[in-house]
Amino acid sequence: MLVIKDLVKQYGHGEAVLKGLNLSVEGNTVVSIVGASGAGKSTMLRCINRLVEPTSGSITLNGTELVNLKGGELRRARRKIGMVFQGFNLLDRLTVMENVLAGRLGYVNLFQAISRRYPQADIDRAFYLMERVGIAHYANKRADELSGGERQRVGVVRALMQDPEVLLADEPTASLDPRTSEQIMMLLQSLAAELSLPVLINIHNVAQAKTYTERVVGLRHGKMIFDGAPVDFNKEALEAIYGGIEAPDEELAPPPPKEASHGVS
Ligand SMILES: Nc1ncnc2c1ncn2[C@@H]1O[C@H](COP(=O)(O)OP(=O)(O)OP(=O)(O)O)[C@@H](O)[C@H]1O
Repeated sequence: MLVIKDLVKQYGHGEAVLKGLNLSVEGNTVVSIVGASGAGKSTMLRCINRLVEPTSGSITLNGTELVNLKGGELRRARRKIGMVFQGFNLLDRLTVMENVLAGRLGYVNLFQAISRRYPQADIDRAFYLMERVGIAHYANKRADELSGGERQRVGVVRALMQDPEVLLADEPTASLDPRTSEQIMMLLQSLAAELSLPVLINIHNVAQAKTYTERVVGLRHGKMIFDGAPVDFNKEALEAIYGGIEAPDEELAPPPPKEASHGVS
């Protein structure tokens, strides 16, 4: 369970960009975080994995306080936090398998990491997950030979290789076309259920947030303005979050086709 309490982040001496956030996410809930540009969505996710230092507040993951962890303790805690990025963050010249196995770097010793000698169990897990998301046949291809959607699947598998207790996705579909975006959202949704993993997804597309996640959190100027079910995310909520800032697409995407449980293309 991820529990955020009174989270404040102030960069330098400016106004705080997170102004006392409180959020609990448990089980295999998939939560979307929406809000206008600059609302603090990325800052919030990055505070969780400590890519950004919180100014004050508490973030616990299954009982471990993440704020103020240092050195080895921080590295160990970070292994439990998978992250999926908008720009995929793959090593282009390495193969898909090498990128995927990079998710195990926090677990293997220095010799194994340098020589890229991973335990057989890691390789087996990599194949299982690549198979699951439909990229196993690309295992030996260079990452830069893949399409955007395929690259994001590599990013997802790499994050899952960490054996995470929570998965964070920072605008995972923003670089993808609409159809591929929907496939990635469906994939995150089904993986959360299969792996009993809470997932937090920063997303600009309100329609996709409402369609593919079961809880929507809306931020405005670093404050939580909405936290509820998609069905309750109405025009008032939309106005409260975006009013006077921007007009996101309000149209709900058509219902998703049911995803096959294996080999998503
Ligand atoms: N490293 C930084 N130093 C100073 N200010 C920052 C830094 N990172 C973000 N900010 C500021 O913090 C505020 C929140 O930014 P953040 O990226 O968290 O918002 P966001 O909701 O994720 O926006 P977007 O949807 O555009 O990614 C913005 O005003 C931004 O300029």
